[in-house]
Amino acid sequence: MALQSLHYTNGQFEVLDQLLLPHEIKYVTIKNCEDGWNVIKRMQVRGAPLIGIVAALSLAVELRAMTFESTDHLFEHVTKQLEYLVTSRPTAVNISEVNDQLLAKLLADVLSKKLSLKEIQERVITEAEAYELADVNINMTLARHGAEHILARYQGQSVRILTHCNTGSLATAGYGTALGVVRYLHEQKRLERCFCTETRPYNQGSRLTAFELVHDKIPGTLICDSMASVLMKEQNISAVVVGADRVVANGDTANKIGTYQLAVAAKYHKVPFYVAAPGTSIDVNLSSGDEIEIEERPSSEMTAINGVAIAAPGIDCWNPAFDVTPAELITGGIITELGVLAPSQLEDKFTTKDREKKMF
Ligand SMILES: CSC[C@@H](O)[C@@H](O)C(=O)COP(=O)(O)O
Repeated sequence: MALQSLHYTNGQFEVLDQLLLPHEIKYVTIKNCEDGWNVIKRMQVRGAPLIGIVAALSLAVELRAMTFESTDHLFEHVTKQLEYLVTSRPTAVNISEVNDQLLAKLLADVLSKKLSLKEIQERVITEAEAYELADVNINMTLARHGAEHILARYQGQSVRILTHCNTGSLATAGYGTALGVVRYLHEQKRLERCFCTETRPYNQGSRLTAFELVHDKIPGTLICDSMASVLMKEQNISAVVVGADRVVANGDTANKIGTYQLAVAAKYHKVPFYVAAPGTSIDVNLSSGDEIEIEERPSSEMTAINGVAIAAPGIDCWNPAFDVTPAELITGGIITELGVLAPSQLEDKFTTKDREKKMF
């Protein structure tokens, strides 16, 4: 059975607690936006698409249990809760996307005065709920585009992919983005092996990606982050495929810390470097990567593992959770549901308006 990052049925919502993986599979119930904010902030759920979806579904489940006095009251509440959810994690654009799209639709409904308060409330809920299914469909489409693009380079051969962090079923509503490409290659029997980095300091690679690869019986090999260059030199890597937290208009891409050094090494070793990003992770409102806010995480993520100290007490730490890979290093292309794009094509393909049309 496929790994499920969340369960949402008839207004009941629970998420898989990823902090307990790979040791324990336990779901946490989400009843409102505060619960949603907490699981995102604590990284019980993580991954750019998933945190956007969890934000949307937290709002949906909360609204199902509420009654409002007026459309103004509903609008005020939704605005306040979405703003609050956006504050949970800053780098991934996905929660802001949910915020912008839901508010624009709600405002249009309120202004049109064609629907009753109850109908408007129901529409916000169903639109928030739609993110889950939309995400899986988008991932399957982008995975196919990415895999076909890579296979076209290696006519008839099986390929060996290096990936970073976790971008699979656990980072999305299902199938995955970069790991979706790997999954699709495996389904086509064209994947020889997927190498995954540990992804220090939070170990999304060793805890989550390795878990997914083993669970889904995809041939996988774990490496330490520091082994990536020699892997490219000696292990015949066909392509590096990573996910994204935010791809901006010029193609610069924020993703998990360590992505940038993989791109530098890939360029040196002439290995094509791909970013897999659904439209919900593309932010054409920012023009360059310098404008992306990078989340800094607590030093305890570096100095201890599961509460056990691994660093010299008293050492200062710097723990940026993400880095920005310049567009010029994304030599393979940006894999999206609209095809594999060059950075210069992003603005045309992903205006905010187009994104809304694609999602609903
Ligand atoms: C499809 S997930 C893409 C990215 O969100 C992923 O690579 C990543 O950087 C996740 O970071 P995380 O800190 O685990 O939320």
